[in-house]
Amino acid sequence: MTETACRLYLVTPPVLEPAAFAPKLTEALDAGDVACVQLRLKDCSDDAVRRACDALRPIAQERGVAFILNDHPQLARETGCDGVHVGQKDTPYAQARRIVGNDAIVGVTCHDSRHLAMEAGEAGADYVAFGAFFPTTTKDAEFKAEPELLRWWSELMEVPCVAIGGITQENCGPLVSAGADFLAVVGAVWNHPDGPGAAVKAFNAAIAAAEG
Ligand SMILES: Cc1ncc(COP(=O)(O)OP(=O)(O)O)c(N)n1
Ligand SMILES: Cc1ncsc1CCOP(=O)(O)O
Ligand SMILES: [Mg+2]
Repeated sequence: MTETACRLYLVTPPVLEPAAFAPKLTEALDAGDVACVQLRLKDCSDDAVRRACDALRPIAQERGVAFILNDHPQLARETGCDGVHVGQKDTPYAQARRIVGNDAIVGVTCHDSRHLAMEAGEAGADYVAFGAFFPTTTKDAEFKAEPELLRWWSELMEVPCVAIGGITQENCGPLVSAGADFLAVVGAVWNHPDGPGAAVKAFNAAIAAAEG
């Protein structure tokens, strides 16, 4: 399929049963273009994270899709993930980088802050993530970002930017036009009434339409 400049970054639901989720992930990844999958499990043990990595990581990596673990650099390294995503209250960027190594991806949450993003970019982050752009029920989002932030960042910086928070097939156009390199999505893919495959196809079409 045609590769677009802005690509989809799937984030898993915060609670999942790996065996039940594996076919949903497969359906999503076989439906269209996805750059990356983030395993984002909340309130569960390290062993549960390891089991989920072992079940889901091969599904992504066998398809050439990067598999990134949220919050846990050490587990990301131990389980063979392609990288880790860290937030402002997680392991600091420099420590995460030391743990996963220079070849791994490290992404950093920067909320709505130009300053945090410059800091992360200068430190060597592989991407900076801004959000939440829209209301979301997936997380209590304390920060609200505007598309203008993506425009400013992408015109000034080489480091890719990820947009997150309440993004749907219907509202993503302005984020794509503003220069988002990736759209990170939970609910609009896993809760889509026609299934995750249909959701990915609809996102690919919406991104292509916004890119003109
Ligand atoms: C791509 C992406 N962007 C932002 C986040 C949020 O990270 P964080 O602020 O650490 O919050 P939690 O996701 O850990 O609750 C993310 N995970 N991924
Ligand atoms: C992890 C995270 N960080 C900011 S908003 C958010 C949740 C995004 O989920 P959804 O795509 O369902 O709004
Ligand atoms: Mg975090």
